[in-house]
Order: sequence, then C-alpha cells, then structure tokens
Amino acid sequence: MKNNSIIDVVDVDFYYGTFQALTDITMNFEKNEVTALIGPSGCGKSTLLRLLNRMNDLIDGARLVGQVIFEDRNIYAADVDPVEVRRRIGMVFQKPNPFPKSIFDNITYGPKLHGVRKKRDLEDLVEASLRQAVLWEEVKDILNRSAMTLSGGQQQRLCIARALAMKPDVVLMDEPTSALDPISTAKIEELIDELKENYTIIIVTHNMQQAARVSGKTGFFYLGRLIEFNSTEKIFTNPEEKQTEDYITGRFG
Ligand SMILES: Nc1ncnc2c1ncn2[C@@H]1O[C@H](COP(=O)(O)OP(=O)(O)OP(=O)(O)O)[C@@H](O)[C@H]1O
Repeated sequence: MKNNSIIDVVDVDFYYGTFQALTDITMNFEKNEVTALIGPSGCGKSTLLRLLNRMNDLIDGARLVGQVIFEDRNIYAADVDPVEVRRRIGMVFQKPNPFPKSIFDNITYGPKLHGVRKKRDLEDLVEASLRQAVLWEEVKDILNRSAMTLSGGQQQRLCIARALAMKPDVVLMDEPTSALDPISTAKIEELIDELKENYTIIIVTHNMQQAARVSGKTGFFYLGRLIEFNSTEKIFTNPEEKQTEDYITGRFG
C-alpha cells in the first residue's frame, strides 16, 4: 500500500445476482491524482467506479466480496454510513443531471440537507463551488434561473460544482463528457486538470485521447478483470500486456 493512497481496492469480486461483473480487483488510487478507467463496453468500469462510493448498494441482488479501504477503513464495514461515504466520495454522471431547480438551489440542496443553514454561508458556498467549476462568470447574474435553461456543457459544470459543494475528497466521473460537444469537453478536461490540485479524480472514459490527456494513471479492464494498471504514459506508449496494446491501438473494443 503506497503512502499517497486515498482508496485501496483489495481482492474485490462483484456480482449482480449470479453474474460476476468483476473478478479479483486489487488497485489503489492516489491522492491528488487523476486515474482513468478504460476498456471495452461491459468490462466493468462503471461497476468499479460505483462501488467506490457504495452507489451499487442501491441495486437489488448486488454483492461485493473483498474490501474498499478509504482512509484506513473498509467502506463496506457494518458501522460505516453510506451517506457519509457518498459525501466524501462524490459522483458526476454521464448525462448532466441537474435538479429542476434554480442554479443556486442545485448547489445548496446537499449542503442544506447536511445542516448548512445560514444564508451567508450558503451564498459563499455557491460562489466558491461555481468558481471551482469555472462556471461562476457565466452564471453569477442568473443564479435564480432554472438550471435546465443552461447548455449541456454548463449543466455538467454545474453538476461538478454541486458535487464540490459537498466538500468531497474524491470525485468519481462516469464518462462526464460523452454527451458534450468538443468545446465543452475541452472545458471539462481543463477543469479536471485544475481540480486535481485539491481533489482526487477517478474517471471512466471511452475516449483514449481523453484518458491520455487528463490522467496520470490508467487502468485497463477486460471482461471484469484489471488487465493492466500503470502510469498513463506507459499504458499509451509501451504497455506491458498485449490486450492493452490491442485495445489502445483500436484492434478491438
Ligand atoms: N444493474 C445491473 N444488473 C445486472 N447486470 C448489470 C447491471 N449493471 C451492469 N451489469 C452488467 O455488468 C457488466 C459490467 O457493466 P458496466 O456497466 O460496469 O460496464 P462498463 O465497462 O462500464 O460498460 P460501458 O462502457 O458500456 O458503460 C455488464 O455485463 C453489464 O451488463
């Protein structure tokens, strides 16, 4: 276990009912690093991402064997509160999914549920989160407007701001740009690069160039197994496994 590790996945198998979606996964995620999870459709990337903050708990029949250690505790231990896990390890989804509420209320919804009440504190949180998500300048004069009126790229940055408002340590991103145009995609990629100063980012992506651009480490998955986990540079220039090479050069997947 490396010192700089924030999450350690140890000997994890994962099942949907009788179907085994992940087999024997051991890997770690380093603090203030961007880690990309790549691999062909159905290889288990999203399953792995979702089990890092117990999102799969909500699925009937889902079962995990093994441990996910976050700051020295197994997040699947009986006394761990999954709501607190999800506050510390936030998530941004493939399609921007703002609440049908104002921009302001989108950001304050979670913090209010967690007890932030003072108007001034909420206003400060809204500004800080939107600034971090590089959206503040575009929306500072329309905070009361419905989030649904924003463009797709702005909505996704709002969803990132909403995740950041919970003051997480880790942000999980599941194909966060797949529904966006190239300009919005570039903005989110720049944002990811800035966010790693303060957060640990784990991103699932189908876009090889994106993985190469934004991440420091990359894990390649195939049929529910972690085939290779290495520095992004090594994965994309000189992978150790033939399957990795075949995938990144477009020979399958
Ligand atoms: N809720 C579920 N119930 C049953 N099987 C599921 C469920 N979610 C995913 N699976 C199966 O688990 C396997 C891994 O799915 P997962 O979504 O993790 O793959 P992925 O690599 O993220 O794929 P994609 O790139 O297409 O999103 C697939 O075979 C999928 O059909």
